[in-house]
This record gives sequence, structure tokens and C-alpha cells, in this order.
Amino acid sequence: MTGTTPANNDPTATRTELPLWSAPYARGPVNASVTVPGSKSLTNRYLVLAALADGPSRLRAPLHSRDSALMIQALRQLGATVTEEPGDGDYGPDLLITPLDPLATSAETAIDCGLAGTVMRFVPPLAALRRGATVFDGDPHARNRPMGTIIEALVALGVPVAAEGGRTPSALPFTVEGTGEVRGGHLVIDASASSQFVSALLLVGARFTEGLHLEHVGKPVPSLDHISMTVATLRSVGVSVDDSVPNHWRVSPGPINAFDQRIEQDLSNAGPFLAAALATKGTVRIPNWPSGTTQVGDMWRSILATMGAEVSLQDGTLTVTGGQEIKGADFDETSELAPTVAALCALAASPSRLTGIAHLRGHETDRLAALVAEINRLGGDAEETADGLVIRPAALHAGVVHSYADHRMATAGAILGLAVEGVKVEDIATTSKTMPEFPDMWVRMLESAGAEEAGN
Ligand SMILES: O=C(O)C1=C[C@@H](OP(=O)(O)O)[C@@H](O)[C@H](O)C1
Ligand SMILES: C=C(OP(=O)(O)O)C(=O)O
Repeated sequence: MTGTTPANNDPTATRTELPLWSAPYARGPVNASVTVPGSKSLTNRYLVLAALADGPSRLRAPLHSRDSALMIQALRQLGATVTEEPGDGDYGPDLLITPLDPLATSAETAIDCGLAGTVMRFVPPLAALRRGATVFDGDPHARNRPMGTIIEALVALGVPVAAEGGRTPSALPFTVEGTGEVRGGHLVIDASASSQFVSALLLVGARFTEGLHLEHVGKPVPSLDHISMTVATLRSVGVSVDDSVPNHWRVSPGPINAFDQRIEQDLSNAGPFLAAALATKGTVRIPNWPSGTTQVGDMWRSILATMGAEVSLQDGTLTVTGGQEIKGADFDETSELAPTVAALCALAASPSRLTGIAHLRGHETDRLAALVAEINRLGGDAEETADGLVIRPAALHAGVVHSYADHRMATAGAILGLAVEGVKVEDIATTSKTMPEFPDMWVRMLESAGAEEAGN
């Protein structure tokens, strides 16, 4: 089910005709309970660790989406076994993983990274630990995503990485010549373009002969919560990580324990549903909200309260009720939550400023340019700054929201459509990157709000 996504995320390219989805317009307040599928970030981290563990592992309630399918396929190609068994969750089977054998030599294999940052950043260091050549490529736009740091890191670790013609690449596609062993030690990188460079190296560091002392030098690393998640995930499988000094991470060499792990639901993907409470002045409840988590999506509790919602977490259920109006506000470092926050800001009664998100230009699309273009196409007033966005109140009108093969642009369009009649979202199926169920879940949530039925 890896599928393909079209190349419409390059704003300068000729656009391909894609289906338009009539976003449901809410005629009244939504009142719904929503259970969200498993976390992409946790699923793909635990999949990598399972492939390197000292025995078979089980993931309970994992995500099943394009990004997790691409990761599973990549691990299978590198020699791990991944099978499914019925699970007890709402969203598909559990996964059983038998680790790969690093010493087994296998034929050259070509891995499709799709548009998944976790696959294109996390898998090349894993390929370095196996004997043989692994070719990496992905969707057309994947070739524009920052990759230089991970390539340079592997080369510095003594792992040959080459592009066609033998030159050293700075982006996809490229070939990693794995030797089955990496010495590790002290490695200096610039991870200012993506936290995933740090996570990718930490995830495999325990399997380097000398472990890894990773040091970041450069502008600040973005999305630090995702690095905390990597560190917590590693510790949960017995890996010793010292992150007590800022910009230094020390991973001790040693085994990765096999595990049986339940995956939390994806709190970032809970965002659009919670946003619906504000956009429709209704109530949305999310059961099984974790009491402690490293997911950046836990920030919804403070973000949505700042925007005027009533937010409570009781007996594990997060309840969000929208106020009379959405309040604009200033938010720093909203990471992958930013497109959802920006959609709410475009519906707000006062101005907002989002800062600390310059690196979103290297996400699934240039998200800053895409958000400005799409909010303004509906009559909004959004402007790009050096490191974020300014969004001022404006009366929005019907129109098409382009999704640029970006799941979070598509869900941002759906949020705008709740409050603005006549919004059509291009290629809603692109939400399959992390939430293939999104269109059905959205329509189900809106049954409580007298919404028009969605359709093409
Ligand atoms: O490690 C991860 O799972 C992620 C890290 C972040 O990447 P960046 O640091 O590139 O923002 C985040 O935006 C992405 O959605 C998932
Ligand atoms: C940036 C994102 O994804 P990726 O893991 O592909 O970087 C995202 O999901 O918002």
C-alpha cells in the first residue's frame, strides 16, 4: 500500500489535475469522540529498533499508513521479517518483527522512501550496518528534502555513499555501501535543517562498535521534542543515552532489547479533529490521551487554550470546547503542528505570529510558501517571515486548497472548509501518508454537526 504521490508540491511546476474533495461545511457545532491511529514517529522508531534488536519484537496498535508501509518494506529489503497478527485496537493488526542479520551479505536492493522523512533519514544508517549496496530514492519532491547532513555523517563514519557517476551526493538518490560494521565514536554534524538527522544516528548508535558521541554545531536544532522521543524510545529498550549536555548525545555500545510495545495514538494527527471544536464552537473528545508523552502533539492542550478553547484532561480523555471566537496568538516552534495551527489562525479574530519554523521549508513541501498561498487564495491575509508566518484576520471565501502532496496541507484545508462554505481540497487521499482513514473519520465526526456530505 505504499502508493505514489503526485509532484504538485513544487509550486513552480506545471500542475497535474487531481481530484477535488468538497470539504464538509459545519452547519452547527461538532460534538464527537474521536480515536486517532497510532503515532507515525513512534511506530517508525520502534520498527527501526526492532530490526536491530536481540530477538523478535511486537508493536501493538501501530500506525498503518504510507509512511509505516514504506518503513516496513525497507526493513524487509534489508533482511528483517515483518508479519501481521490481529490486534485489539481500532486501526488494524499488530506487527511482529524478526531482526535483520547484519553479517548476512545480500544483493543490491533499491529502497523507496516515498516522501517519508523518517524513512529517508533513519534507514541509510541502518543500511550501513549491513553488508551490501542499498540504493535510496523517493517521490519527486523527496529529492528536494535536506539529506546532506546524513550523507556527510555516514561518509565521516567511513561508510561510502555515492551518487550516479561516483560523485558524493547532497540529496536523494544515492547508494550506501554497507560494510556490516561501523566503528562510531565522536561525530560532529549540523542538524539545523532537521531533528531527524540526530534521531537517525542515535537510533543505530548502540550498534556501532564504539557507540556514538554525536555533537551538533550550527544554528539550533529544530523539533527538539522529537529528539526527546528518540532518547526515551532508546531507553525503553535498554540503550544507555546521555543527553545531559545540550547539543551532545552519547549512546553506549550494547544490545537493543527485544520488546513488546503499545504505540500511543498520534497526537499531532489528533490536531485537526481538536481544531474542529474551535472552528465550529463545538466539543471534541479524544480518549486514551497519554498522561505522559514525548509527542509534540501534547502541546495542543496549551495551544488550543491560548486560542480561546476550554481544555480539560480527565480520566485519560482530552476534551476541547471552542469559545465564541478563535483568538489569534504568537506561537514559537510548533514543528509539525504548524499547518494545523496556521489554519486556525486564518479563522481567528485577531492576528497571529508563528516563529521558529524556518525549517518547514524542507518538509513535504515548502510549508511556509504553501500555507501563505492557500490561505490567501481563499481571501486570507497571510505573510511569510524569515522564520515563520504572520496571519491576520480576513473574511474567507469559497475556493480550492491545493495540498502539494502534503498530508498536513490537506487537513489544514479541511479545517478551513468547516467554517467557510464551498472549500474544495485537492487530493485529500494524500492524507494516507500518516492517516489513510482521515476523510472517513472527518465525515463521521461531522455527522454531529449537520455537515453537508463530502465528495468529489
Ligand atoms: O523524527 C520524527 O519523527 C519527526 C521529526 C520532525 O522532523 P523535523 O525536525 O525535520 O521537523 C517532524 O517534523 C516530523 O514530522 C517527524
Ligand atoms: C514533516 C513531517 O513528516 P516527515 O516525517 O516526512 O518529515 C510531518 O509529518 O509533518
